[in-house]
Amino acid sequence: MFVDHLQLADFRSYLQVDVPLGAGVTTFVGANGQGKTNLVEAVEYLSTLSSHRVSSEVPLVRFGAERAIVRARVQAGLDDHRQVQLEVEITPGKANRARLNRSPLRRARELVGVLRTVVFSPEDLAIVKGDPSERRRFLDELVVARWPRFAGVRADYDRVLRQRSTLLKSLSGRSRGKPPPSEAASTLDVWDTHLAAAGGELLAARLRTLAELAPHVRTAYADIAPTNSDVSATYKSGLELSPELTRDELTEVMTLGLKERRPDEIQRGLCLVGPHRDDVMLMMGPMPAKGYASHGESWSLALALRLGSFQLLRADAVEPVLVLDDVFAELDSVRRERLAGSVLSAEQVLVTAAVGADVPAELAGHRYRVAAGDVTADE
Ligand SMILES: Nc1ncnc2c1ncn2[C@@H]1O[C@H](COP(=O)(O)OP(=O)(O)OP(=O)(O)O)[C@@H](O)[C@H]1O
Repeated sequence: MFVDHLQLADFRSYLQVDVPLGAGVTTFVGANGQGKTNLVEAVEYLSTLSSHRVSSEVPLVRFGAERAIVRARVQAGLDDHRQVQLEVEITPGKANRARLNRSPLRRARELVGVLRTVVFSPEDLAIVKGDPSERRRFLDELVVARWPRFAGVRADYDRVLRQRSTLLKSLSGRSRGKPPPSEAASTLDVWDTHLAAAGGELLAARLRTLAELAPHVRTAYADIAPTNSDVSATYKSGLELSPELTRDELTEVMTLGLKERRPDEIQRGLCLVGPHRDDVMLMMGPMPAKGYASHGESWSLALALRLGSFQLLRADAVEPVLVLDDVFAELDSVRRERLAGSVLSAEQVLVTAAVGADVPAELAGHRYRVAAGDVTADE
């Protein structure tokens, strides 16, 4: 699929902009702070109703304006001429309003997944260098990109986790090593059942996705990086898990884990068992990437995680739009050339760069110059 037209009103730094796009590579070139990332962020927002840069909607709306509108026309494929029109109206503090083919949707979230994107951005370095929560989020976002209903499973899990954690916290103050009163114990039993059910489902999706993603990441890394290219990604949990376990078996493992750790949990007032405690171990050869990999290696590994995700979605028969935000400046010339070669087969690639010469010639495609709120074709 590819976006063939993007229109923004009061989005980020743009008062109004209209950008015709096409299949293949489009590069946005301009000095720092001119609005290149804002353009690709708009595409990402239409696809996921979220941005990799902010968790609140406020900064997405042009400073001083009340609401932003992002609109795009999307073509189903190179040989498939079906089109869809997507539109979202962002008003901070209010629910988003969305339209599909000009008809209002009951809930904006029905728009999620109509346009598929995989976005690499400098913030992705945190997947390699940051806390486990960054890697969990990366994996969960990929799970949702594959199976959108998991957005609901994840939300259920988080809700039960919050309620169970509140109960544990209140019990920890009173416990002094004693078991909880029977009423609290049976409430905990109920939360355990719900947590283990949603947790088992989430674990099954994460384990399957990571097992299927890992070979794509290995290949993507080897394609970009000519040396030290033996990378791996495995799931790390306090529970004994394996990708062969079914969802019900994982729920069972989690139920047992919760039972075993309950006294500990009550004493510490914390929920110590479940997918919210897990991590993804990223290794380069025998060493963990976090703490050992160089800046360039970490950058390449973060990129390989996104390119691997792109290939995994393609293997699921989805052709996402690939966004490479500010990627080339950080790579050496060999890695730039190799990256260019590995993304050429994508149906649409949107690239941003502060310096046009950083983008290898084979990614020439269409070029736009971005300066002070204007996006003009580079002849
Ligand atoms: N809500 C907003 N209202 C007005 N301007 C905004 C808003 N949010 C961001 N900006 C402006 O947009 C500009 C940043 O745009 P963007 O992140 O797209 O830059 P860029 O061209 O990708 O730059 P770089 O090369 O530095 O990454 C900044 O000047 C910022 O002040």
